[in-house]
Amino acid sequence: MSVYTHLSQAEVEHFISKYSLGELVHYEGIAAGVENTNYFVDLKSNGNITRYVLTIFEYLPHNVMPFFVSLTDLLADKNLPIPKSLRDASGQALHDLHGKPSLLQVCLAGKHSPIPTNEQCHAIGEMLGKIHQAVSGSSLKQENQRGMAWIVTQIERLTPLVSSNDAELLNKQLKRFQQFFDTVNIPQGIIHGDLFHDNALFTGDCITGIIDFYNACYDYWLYDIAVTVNDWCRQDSLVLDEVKTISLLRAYHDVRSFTDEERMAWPVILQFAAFRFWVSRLITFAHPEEDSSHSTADNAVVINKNPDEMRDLMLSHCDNAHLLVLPS
Ligand SMILES: Nc1ncnc2c1ncn2[C@@H]1O[C@H](COP(=O)(O)OP(=O)(O)O)[C@@H](O)[C@H]1O
Ligand SMILES: N[C@@H](CCOP(=O)(O)O)C(=O)O
Repeated sequence: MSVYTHLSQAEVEHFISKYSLGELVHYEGIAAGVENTNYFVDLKSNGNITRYVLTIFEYLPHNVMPFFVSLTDLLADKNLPIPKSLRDASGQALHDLHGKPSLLQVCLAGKHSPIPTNEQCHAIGEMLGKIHQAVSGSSLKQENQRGMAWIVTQIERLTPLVSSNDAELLNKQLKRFQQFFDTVNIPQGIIHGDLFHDNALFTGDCITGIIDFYNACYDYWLYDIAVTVNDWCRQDSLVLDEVKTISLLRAYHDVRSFTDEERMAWPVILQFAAFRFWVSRLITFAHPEEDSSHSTADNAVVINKNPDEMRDLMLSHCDNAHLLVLPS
């Protein structure tokens, strides 16, 4: 469970009073999630109870928040199942709780799929294509906060803290990827950036929600696809499931066709996507102070994900590069 900032009933009541959506009947911390604090908040209005999600952003600064609000608004306005941020009586979406940015969103229906099916992989491939298309041409701008510059800094910090084998591998792979990105020429746009299967909600095989856009930024579309494939289509920690991978990629390709340059880049982008999450997961283990807002919170309960899984996936992609092919 990840709840870092604990709210009293009085604090929740004060927060929701700005919205005129009804009176508080229940609130509870949400067990899932990694970085932010989320609460389900049930409000009663005209005899009906409606569920909302209150999010407190534990590390994102206030100044980047308007981008995320505009992005989710834009996608929701295109009829994609993305939660809009609710406005209070004065039209404000963004608020402050315990000095941190916070938002109230509608609670979307559906559940997380513990192990995505072939059909769900197809559905997420199609959805990702639609998300990329929906935002293409918009004037929204956001740098990748976890792009190459961030990776370089983190690897410098991690090098003395991890095993010598991991340190050597981190630095060797970093050089390879830096050289690769110096010359790559593939399409870019706004990406989700963290479309793991715990960021989608389903009813059966139908997607009812895509959440957690807080890694969204301007970057390579193919990188977004690789992050998604690496999580949704894994057979075990090392190998991609061929049927799931093809289902996801074909569905995406039907919405936006891959370019020849993307075909060439695919094996390395898959490796890089695993590498990026290896780095961020290592930080959680090696640099607890990185999560300073979390560790100082009373009764903080935190989910950590296994970094070795991402390292091993990257190495497996390096060994099997010839098998990693985009559909034509
Ligand atoms: N709009 C929403 N509708 C329904 N459930 C939501 C919504 N937003 C968040 N959740 C629930 O809260 C959990 C944590 O949200 P998430 O944004 O993934 O947190 P974190 O940023 O900490 O990873 C999700 O797994 C989901 O169960
Ligand atoms: N989905 C990620 C967690 C979020 O990534 P982060 O870089 O924003 O910490 C994972 O499974 O590692």
